[in-house]
Amino acid sequence: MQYVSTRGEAPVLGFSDAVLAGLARDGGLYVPREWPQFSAAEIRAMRGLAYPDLAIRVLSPFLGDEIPAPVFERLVREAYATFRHEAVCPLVQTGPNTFILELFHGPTLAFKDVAMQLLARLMDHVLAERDQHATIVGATSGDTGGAAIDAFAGRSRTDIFILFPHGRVSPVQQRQMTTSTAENVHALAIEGNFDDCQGLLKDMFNDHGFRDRVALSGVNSINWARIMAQIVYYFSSALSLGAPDRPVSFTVPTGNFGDIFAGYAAKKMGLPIERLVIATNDNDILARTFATGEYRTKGVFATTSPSMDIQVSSNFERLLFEASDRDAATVRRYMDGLKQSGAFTIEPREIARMRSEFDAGRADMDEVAATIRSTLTASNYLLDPHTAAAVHVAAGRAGAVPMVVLGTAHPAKFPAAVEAASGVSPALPAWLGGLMTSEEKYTVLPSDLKMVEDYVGRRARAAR
Ligand SMILES: Cc1ncc(COP(=O)(O)O)c(C=O)c1O
Ligand SMILES: N[C@@H](CCOP(=O)(O)O)C(=O)O
Repeated sequence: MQYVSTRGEAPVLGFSDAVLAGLARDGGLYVPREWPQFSAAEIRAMRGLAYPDLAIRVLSPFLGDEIPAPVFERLVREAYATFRHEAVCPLVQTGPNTFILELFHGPTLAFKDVAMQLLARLMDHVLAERDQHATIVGATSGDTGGAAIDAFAGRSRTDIFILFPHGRVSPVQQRQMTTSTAENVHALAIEGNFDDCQGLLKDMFNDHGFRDRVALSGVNSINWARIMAQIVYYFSSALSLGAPDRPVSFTVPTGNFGDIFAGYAAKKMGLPIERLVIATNDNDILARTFATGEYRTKGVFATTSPSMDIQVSSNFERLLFEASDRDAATVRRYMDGLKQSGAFTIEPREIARMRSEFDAGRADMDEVAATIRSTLTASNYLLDPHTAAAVHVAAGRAGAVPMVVLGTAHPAKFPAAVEAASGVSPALPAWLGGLMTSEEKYTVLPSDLKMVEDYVGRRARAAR
């Protein structure tokens, strides 16, 4: 399998190089040259597989022959052995034809663990094979950072630097990033919002001198392997509900558009998905884009679902590439517009195509709180605020086709918002007991490319 950049001006890469590259050298995002296909019979034959076996079946076509099958199988099994639920991503029924896909049984209680635990092992394997080291820089609105630190802590071939928006993540999220004692972990509180952190990250990738000097690598969903690993749970949940003989719809709490793009990829691979519903919080750029056809950024608003407080939704670029029949020149034009004026208008044919696959809706903070309350009363189920935004948007959309809402975080990551909404204070699982009392270690930096590059460059062991 080969990987091409959405901007068409970066080298075409094999799987291992695409994993190490993160962002393409032309600023674009890698996607597979073609979508692997599964027939209905092949999907039917996946029924009953344990999650790791399903992951091996669904993901192997993306690897080509670069990672030997027995090695990949071992890495997958090790990755999902870190989860504390036998089903890895269990499906829970909350209404007549509505379900929550619980993606938060990994080490940091968020869906990011599903991909990050595998990505860390894949990267480690590729670096060891090549006898190389890498510097990982990641940007987080709260969950990616903790998941990445957990997955990479103590690994000898990588140093990891996580940029998080100072004062804008939940206390649990912050401590998952700042209490690691591993020497290769560096938590950086940036004076800005998530978009500033992600902007710095992309600028570091586009500074080729710096990028090459520190052997820069990325673990945000700009990295194809993150999206790839997330495809599996669309298959696992749809199979439990009767796929390929029964279609399923999904509603996804959306920020950087990675999780829902994995659903789009699953559909392209043959999974019968009826609708993919984008759920945003008050930062509703994607809902507005689907309504108007214009992608226009405005200031980021701090909400009770902080991980979705995003305006520049990275992976939307992958959808623009698809909707334009993979026309990289069109994607470059859109991205130039975004850089120059913070906006671009999507061609009518392309937005029509997107609307044929996706719906979009928003939930404001009052609606999120009301949904946490009403779901607890009606279904005795305690939602986190991100999942609650999606449950609100999904309401009324389930009909004959089952509606699966992606449960992206455990409520105990956001106890203040959950308690204010429901009166119930969700406790952290016992195995995370020491988190809130451990000593924190992090550095505060301004949102300044040079200062962040200096900081990383002086500490990265891969720096030449
Ligand atoms: C809990 C939670 N829900 C939803 C999202 C949004 O997912 P994505 O950025 O893949 O759209 C995030 C952050 O990415 C998150 O941490
Ligand atoms: N919500 C995310 C933002 C970064 O998303 P990613 O999927 O691109 O890593 C977070 O929690 O950090």
